[in-house]
Amino acid sequence: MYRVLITDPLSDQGIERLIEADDVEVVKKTGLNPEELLAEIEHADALLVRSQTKVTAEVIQAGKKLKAIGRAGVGVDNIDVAAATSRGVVVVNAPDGNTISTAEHAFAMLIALARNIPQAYRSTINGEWKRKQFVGVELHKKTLGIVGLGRIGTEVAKRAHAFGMNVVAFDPYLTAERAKKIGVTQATLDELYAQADFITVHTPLTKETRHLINREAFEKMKTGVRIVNCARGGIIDEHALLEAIQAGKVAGAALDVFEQEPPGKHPLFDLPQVIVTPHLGASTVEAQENVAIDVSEEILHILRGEPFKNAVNLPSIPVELQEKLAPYQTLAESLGQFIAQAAPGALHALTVTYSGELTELDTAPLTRMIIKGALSYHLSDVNYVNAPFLAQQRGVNITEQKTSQTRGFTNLVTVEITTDQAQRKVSGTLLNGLGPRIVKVDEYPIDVVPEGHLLLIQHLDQPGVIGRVGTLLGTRDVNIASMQVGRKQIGGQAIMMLTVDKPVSPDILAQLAQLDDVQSVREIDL
Ligand SMILES: NC(=O)C1=CN([C@@H]2O[C@H](COP(=O)(O)OP(=O)(O)OC[C@H]3O[C@@H](n4cnc5c(N)ncnc54)[C@H](O)[C@@H]3O)[C@@H](O)[C@H]2O)C=CC1
Ligand SMILES: O=C(O)CCC(=O)C(=O)O
Repeated sequence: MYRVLITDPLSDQGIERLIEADDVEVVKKTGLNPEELLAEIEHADALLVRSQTKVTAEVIQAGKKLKAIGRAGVGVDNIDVAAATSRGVVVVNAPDGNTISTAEHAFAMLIALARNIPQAYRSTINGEWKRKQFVGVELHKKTLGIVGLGRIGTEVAKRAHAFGMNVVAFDPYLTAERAKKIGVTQATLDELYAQADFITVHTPLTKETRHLINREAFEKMKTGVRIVNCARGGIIDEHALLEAIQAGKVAGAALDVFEQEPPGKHPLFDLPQVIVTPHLGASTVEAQENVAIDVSEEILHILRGEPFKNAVNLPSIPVELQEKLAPYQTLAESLGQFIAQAAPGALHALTVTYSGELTELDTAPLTRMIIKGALSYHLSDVNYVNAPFLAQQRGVNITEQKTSQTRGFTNLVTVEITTDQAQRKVSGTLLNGLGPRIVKVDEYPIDVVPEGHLLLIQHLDQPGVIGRVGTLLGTRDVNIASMQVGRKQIGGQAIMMLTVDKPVSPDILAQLAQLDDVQSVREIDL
C-alpha cells in the first residue's frame, strides 16, 4: 500500500483517482508546521503539494520512503529539486492544467489596469463618483510586449490579438517559425522595452530571470508603460518598480505574485497605480481540478512503475519513443550491472556505443539505465533519476556514441568501462522474440541470457580446464545451468561464462581462481 501525503488544499474531484486506487492510502494534512511535516513525510511514498508547502532538502531527506513529489501546478520553486534529484526522488508537475486560467487572469489584470477597475470599484463603493479620475486607455492598437512565450505567454498573445493589439515577444527559445505561427513579432528585450505600451512577463523564476525587469530595464521602456506579472515574484525588482512608478516612468502595475508571499504590508500597495491579487492565476475550479487530476495520475504511474511524462528532474520522453525504447530497458540495465561486476576497481569512465536500428533513436534514456545498472553495484539508493547526477558527482566520465558498424546484429549496445584496475567491454542485443542476450565480452563472442547468477572466468584455452571448473563446482554442490566458452584462437586467451543455480560462496570463488590455467574469476548477479 502506497501512502500519498497531501499537504496543500487540492481539488477533491481532482484527487478522486488517488482516493479510489486500491493500492493507495491518501493522507490529507494541510497547514502543517515544519516539524509536523518532517514527522509526516517519514512514512510517505509520495508527497502532493501546491505552492504553499516548502519542500526543503531537509523534508526530502526525512522522506525515507519518498519516491515522488507532485506539484499540482507549474512552478516548482517551492521544491528543492536538486535535493530531490540527488535523493532519486522524481518531481512531477502539472504544466498544462492551469495555462488557460492563468492566461485569462493575466488578461483580466491587463484590462483592469488599463481601465482602473479596482481603484474605481473601491472609490464607488465608498460613495464617490469620480469619472474623470478613472479615465483609462484602450488596448486596441497598442503594443503588448510578452516576455516568455511559453504555454501561458502564447495564450495571452492569442487574447491580445482578439483585442486588436500588436504583440512583440522575447523568448530565447522562440524560433522565427513559431513567432510567425503565433502571429507575434520576435524582438530582443531592448526592442520590446522600446516598443511596448504594456509588458507582461511569463517566464519561470530562474537565475537569469531574477530581477530581469530592473532599474536599467525600466529606463529603456516607454514613459507610461503598464506592467503585468502573473508569473513569479522576483522577475520584477519590486524596489525598482516602486521607483519607476513614483518617477512617472511606469503608469501602473498589476501583480499577482510577489518576491515574498504573502507580501504582508508592502510599500507598492500605497501607490494608487498598483493593483494586486493574492497569487490567483491558477485559482479557478477548472484549473484546480485539471492540475489535481494530472498530478494524481502521474503519481500513480510513478508508484506503480509505469511510464510518466511530466518529470521536472528528468528529460521528458515522448510516448512513441518510450514505447520504442521499452524493450531495450532490461538489456540496458543488465549490461550496466554486468560490466560493473565484471571489472574490479573504482569506475572512472563508461562509454556506451549504440549501433543498428538504435542509431535512429534518442538513446539517452537507455544510457541513463546503463549508468543506473553500473552504479547500483557500488551504491545503494541509485535510481533512474539520480544515476547521471551520482556518476557526475563521483567524477565518472560518461560518453554516448553511435556507430554504423552493426557486426551482423539489427541492434547492438556495447558498454565499455575503465576502472582504476581494469578495462572491460560487454555487448548485448535484443533478439526478436527471444529477449536480451549478451553476445560479446571483451573480444570473445558468446551467447548468454543476462539473468541470474553468472560466473565469468578468464582462462587459457587448454584441455582439461573446463572439466576442472565443472568438477569443482559439482563437488561443492553448485549446479551449472549453462556454459559458454569464447576464444579468439586455439590455445590462447579464452573466457567461460557459466550460469549457476545459486550464489557461489567466496571460498569456492577463491578455489576456482586457484585452478590450473584459470586467470580470473568474477561472480556476476543480475
Ligand atoms: N500566477 C499563477 O498562479 C501561475 C503562475 N505560473 C507561472 O507562469 C510562468 C509561465 O508558465 P508557463 O507558461 O506554463 O511556462 P512555460 O515553461 O510554458 O513557459 C515559460 C517560457 O519562458 C521562457 N523563458 C525562460 N527564460 C527566459 C528568459 N530569460 N527570457 C525570456 N523568456 C524566458 C521559456 O523559454 C518558456 O518559453 C511560470 O513562472 C509559472 O510558474 C503558472 C501557473 C499559475
Ligand atoms: O497552486 C497555485 O495556485 C499556484 C499556481 C502556480 O503558481 C503555478 O502553477 O506555477
